[in-house]
Amino acid sequence: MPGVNNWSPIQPEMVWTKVASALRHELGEGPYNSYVAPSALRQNPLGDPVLVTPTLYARDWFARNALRRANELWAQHDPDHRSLELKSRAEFDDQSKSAPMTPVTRTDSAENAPAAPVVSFQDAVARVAGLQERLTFETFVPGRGNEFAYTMSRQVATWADGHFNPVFFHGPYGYGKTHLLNAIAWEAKARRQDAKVVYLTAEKFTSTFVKSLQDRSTAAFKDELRSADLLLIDDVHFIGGKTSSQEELFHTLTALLENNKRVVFTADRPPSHLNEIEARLRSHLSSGLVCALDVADQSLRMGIIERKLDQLAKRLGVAQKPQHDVLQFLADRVPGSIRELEGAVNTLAASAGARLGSLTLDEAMALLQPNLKVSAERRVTVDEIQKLTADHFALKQADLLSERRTRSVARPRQVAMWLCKQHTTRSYPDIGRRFGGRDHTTVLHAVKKVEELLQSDEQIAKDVEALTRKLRG
Ligand SMILES: Nc1ncnc2c1ncn2[C@@H]1O[C@H](COP(=O)(O)OP(=O)(O)OP(=O)(O)O)[C@@H](O)[C@H]1O
Repeated sequence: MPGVNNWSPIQPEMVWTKVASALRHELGEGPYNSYVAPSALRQNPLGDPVLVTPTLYARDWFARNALRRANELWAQHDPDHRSLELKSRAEFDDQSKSAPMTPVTRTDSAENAPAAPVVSFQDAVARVAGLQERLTFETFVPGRGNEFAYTMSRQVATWADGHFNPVFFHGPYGYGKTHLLNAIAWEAKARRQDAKVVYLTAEKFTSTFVKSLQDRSTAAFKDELRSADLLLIDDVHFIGGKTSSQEELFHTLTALLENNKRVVFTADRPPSHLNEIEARLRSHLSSGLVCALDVADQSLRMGIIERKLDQLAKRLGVAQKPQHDVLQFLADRVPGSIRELEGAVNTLAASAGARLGSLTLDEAMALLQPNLKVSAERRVTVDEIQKLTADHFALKQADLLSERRTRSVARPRQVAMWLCKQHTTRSYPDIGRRFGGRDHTTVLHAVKKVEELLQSDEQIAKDVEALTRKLRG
């Protein structure tokens, strides 16, 4: 067991060097030099690593923008599974007074603010890796189309006995499947802190499994999933056609079911329609409860708009709600799923600002033109972009999701991310998740890089043009 001055053979500094170098690459030089480089790695009384930032401000910035990713990277490189704590220098020094430790060498006199609670992976950001904080039951609006799925989700999250297992949610894209899966994970974890809750997308499952085959670390991969008390796998349709990943998922699922552990899936179709999934796995997927989410009706759309406006009011300080005819227009006329609806509400609030409450219907319609147009165009999916881009560069789709960093793979991956930002309504975190569970900063970096290259690199400009033409059909 590690204690003070008794760190295990893999030194945390070595792990940190790898984590920091990846962060430098993903965050870019500016943010890295401002917030990461001036921080130092120390240890707490238990011998666990602590990242000490010079100021409270830097600590908060890191917690918001890099901690989740640092956590993922740390887990990849640290065989001892230690977790990384985050503290400002003042907090760390306070702790040192009660338990002597190696002092932090850098000094910074600018910090006068009172010490805030310690931010650690365990209690501040994501107790379960990969979860989005805003996707909880509190922010989910139940209504026609999702009522049954919502009730079932709440039940799963209570850990009640005698429940259907596995639970399989399916429905069209953008109608809350990921939201419900996240909400289950948060609630289940809150109710049973000791339980192991694992959430991952099927892309992440596949890419991590393939990597574990390459690294000869499949045993660790199997252990990680089979020791879960609750396993949640998002977008399982993605595993279609991937034979070895399906085989692995089948064994994971049967092992968990035999041990009475809970499993929840989502997909865009019911198991019976997942033609590219092997019959044996399909049959296990449908052996518990199969539950459909449907498109939202007008009153649910209205409920979601109201909820979204309440959130924006708190965040942007926009006090007045739009007039009734504007709300009605949003609910009735914005085409597409809840994702597009949220996008339209955001556009309206951001562009109208304090005038939101006094907008006329005509003004609102004019502001919403881009949303109405984009959604009306042919819908392009991330999956389609990945396949097309991989094809164009003579790669496999799995290469784009893999960890490979050679330029021949990294560049096409960046191009694919850029195309996703242009042609879908997916957010940066969403795109990142669909590229093997990468962080939003990686996507941001890719988008910026491709923008630059479009000005300077003729070949990339040609590739992007050709891909765009193909995407538009
Ligand atoms: N009932 C709801 N209440 C509040 N927000 C919702 C609801 N349904 C969907 N949303 C929001 O709509 C957006 C899209 O939902 P989500 O990502 O869960 O869709 P999905 O069904 O998983 O789609 P995909 O299959 O494309 O991943 C999210 O921002 C989510 O918070």
